[in-house]
Amino acid sequence: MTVTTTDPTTRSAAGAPVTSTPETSAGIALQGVTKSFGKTEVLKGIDLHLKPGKVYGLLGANGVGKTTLMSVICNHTFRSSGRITIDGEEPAENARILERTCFVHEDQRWHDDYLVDHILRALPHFYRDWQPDLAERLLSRFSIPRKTPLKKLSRGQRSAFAVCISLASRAEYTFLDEPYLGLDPTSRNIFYEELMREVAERPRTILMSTHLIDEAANLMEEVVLMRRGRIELHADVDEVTSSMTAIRGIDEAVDGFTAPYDVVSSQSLGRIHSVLVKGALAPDERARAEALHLSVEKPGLQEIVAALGILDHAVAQNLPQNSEVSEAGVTS
Ligand SMILES: Nc1ncnc2c1ncn2[C@@H]1O[C@H](COP(=O)(O)OP(=O)(O)OP(=O)(O)O)[C@@H](O)[C@H]1O
Repeated sequence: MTVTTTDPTTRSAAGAPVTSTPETSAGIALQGVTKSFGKTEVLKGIDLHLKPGKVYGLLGANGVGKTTLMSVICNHTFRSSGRITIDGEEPAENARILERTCFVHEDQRWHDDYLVDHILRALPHFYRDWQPDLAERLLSRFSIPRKTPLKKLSRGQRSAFAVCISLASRAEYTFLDEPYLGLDPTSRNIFYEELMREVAERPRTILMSTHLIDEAANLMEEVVLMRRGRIELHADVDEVTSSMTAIRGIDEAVDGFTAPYDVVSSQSLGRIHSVLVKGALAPDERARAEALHLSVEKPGLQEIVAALGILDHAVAQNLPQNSEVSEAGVTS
């Protein structure tokens, strides 16, 4: 884990907080970033801008490059080509920038014999605005024992500890790579609640990958959807969920009604058919659907991402791809 600071202000040479200028608060910008492992190109030319103070969900099927993307931004992995700037500066080997980032991932490495207490004592040296009271409160909420060696913590307790560090660090740029994978539902709710409280009180840029999309959707302001090493879609969450309509009902009625529409995906459970179509329905069309006893809903983010992810698997298996979907979504 790298080091971080505290808040959206910077500090003068004398150490006094100064308000960020537009030049220093430009966020994170990627242009044409690629990353190859051997002959395999995992990131295939990423252009992305993450604005200061926003919470982003980084979504996509397994293996599309989410962890790799976070790693190259944080300079944990060297990129192969392209340009990355954080607040206008190249982050590689730039302590001033890297000090303001925190990258928490599931397989966080610690010395196994360290106790939780040992790490807690070290963290204020790494995180300039480390919040000891917040750390204490989080440890207590997650019931993490302080005198236990890390190797003896359960997977969930380890995840919870990583979450505590990410929140108490107050890093201006925080990257969360599914650190909550091992958390039980109650602990995940605590994490979501604490994250919401933190960003409401002190906005910070958070890029968070997750496969528990609907659970975390309320936290996200914008969604970045990756597909096969590229950014497939980058938009407001509302914009994404408003870009499609879910129509459900008995199979023949749904098929007949949706025939003229751009169908993105369709699924059946017995005779119940659920179809995602592009765009919103006009009021008269909605009335016509209701007259046919069809339900017309705004789909959840997970439903939309799953529809796109299913196609990734279809490609992997050399099955015919629905060309509609590759055009779906709203790119920014
Ligand atoms: N160090 C490495 N050496 C070789 N290949 C790697 C390395 N790290 C990642 N990869 C490959 O890069 C691809 C993307 O991996 P990455 O972990 O970024 O995906 P992901 O989107 O985070 O997946 P998941 O949702 O399963 O966590 C995978 O095919 C993976 O095998």
